[in-house]
Amino acid sequence: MVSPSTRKCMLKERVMDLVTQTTILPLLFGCLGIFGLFRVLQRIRSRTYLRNAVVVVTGATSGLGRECARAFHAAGAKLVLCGRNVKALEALISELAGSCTSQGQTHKPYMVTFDLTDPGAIAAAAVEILQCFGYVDILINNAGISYRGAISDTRVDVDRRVMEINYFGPVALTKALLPSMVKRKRGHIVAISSVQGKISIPFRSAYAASKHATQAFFDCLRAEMEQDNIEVTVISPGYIYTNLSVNAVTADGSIYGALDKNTAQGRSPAEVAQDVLAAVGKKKKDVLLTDLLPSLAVYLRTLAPGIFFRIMASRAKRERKSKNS
Ligand SMILES: NC(=O)C1=CN([C@@H]2O[C@H](COP(=O)(O)OP(=O)(O)OC[C@H]3O[C@@H](n4cnc5c(N)ncnc54)[C@H](OP(=O)(O)O)[C@@H]3O)[C@@H](O)[C@H]2O)C=CC1
Ligand SMILES: CCCCCCCCCCCCCCCC(=O)OCC(=O)COP(=O)(O)O
Repeated sequence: MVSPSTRKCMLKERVMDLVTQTTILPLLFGCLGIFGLFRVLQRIRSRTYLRNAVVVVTGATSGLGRECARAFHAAGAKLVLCGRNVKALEALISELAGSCTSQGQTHKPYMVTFDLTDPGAIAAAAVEILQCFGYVDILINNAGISYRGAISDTRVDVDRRVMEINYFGPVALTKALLPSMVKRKRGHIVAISSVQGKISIPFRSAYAASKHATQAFFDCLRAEMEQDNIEVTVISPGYIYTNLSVNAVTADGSIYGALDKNTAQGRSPAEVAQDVLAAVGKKKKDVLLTDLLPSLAVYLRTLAPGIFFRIMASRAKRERKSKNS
């Protein structure tokens, strides 16, 4: 004989089993299925968007730009590679021209050389870039330099040089290529900024200022260009293991020439380039590519600026002390 309380328990268990089998599990699998399908569709859309797209990469001679060139080439993009170093561009082009990919046809890249500090050269380069394939789908403003120095020691022409390469140059190139994008009602502008476009750290004034200006300009551009179907993506990476610190300019205009520990411990440029490829493929608007601490610092700067400023002031004091000792 089964007691009434046991029967009640058994009934409850059967009802629970039924609910799990008929409601929760199918719901769970359904959600997972929809999520999986969404991911697959997103991947297909992203691949289609990048395959055969005409992509211009500035600063393609080294570091992140070179890896972006490799990543977009492998994705089937038609590349126009820019920089000043002709030999490095030629070497990259012959490497890419000789490489094949499992993902389908690849295209031999073109190269256009110019200096971002020369407005005349930028205008001529834009014409040359447009002649390569007749149009541009995606412009990746990647080229840039960094800076190390104290504000009080830094010559104003150094501030201007950093702004010219990191801000005015990309702005001029973007403006020169935009009309053809607007005409086609199709285009995508990417700005490689930095965490330092969102927070300023001591002894990086010119660099952080140029990256804050970049963030602001391209945020405005995004809003203004939406009606013309032009996408704008601002990407803000943390430290990447490249020659950025080696090529950085100092307070008196000389080259810093050293690989910093933070840079050497940074992410590999190939890995970051994959994130850039994914962000562009998904038409992301603003992407922060960094570890937890810098991300928290970005939020701290907005939510508790007083605390952030204190941390930066003590960081400046510490750095000055270690430099003087
Ligand atoms: N490395 C890092 O830790 C981080 C880098 N970034 C950003 O990533 C981008 C790429 O830098 P990264 O790869 O690290 O550094 P690299 O020094 O390796 O590359 C910089 C590129 O910019 C080009 N460049 C420099 N000056 C000029 C100029 N006057 N005219 C035209 N092109 C120029 C260089 O080409 P060439 O010399 O041939 O002209 C080079 O290809 C920069 O915008 C940088 O701010 C952002 C966050 C972190
Ligand atoms: C709630 C707790 C928050 C704690 C916040 C602590 C603040 C920590 C400060 C972190 C600063 C991170 C700076 C990251 C800088 C960076 O990644 O820059 C990328 C670059 O562009 C590198 O250029 P550089 O020339 O400076 O090498």
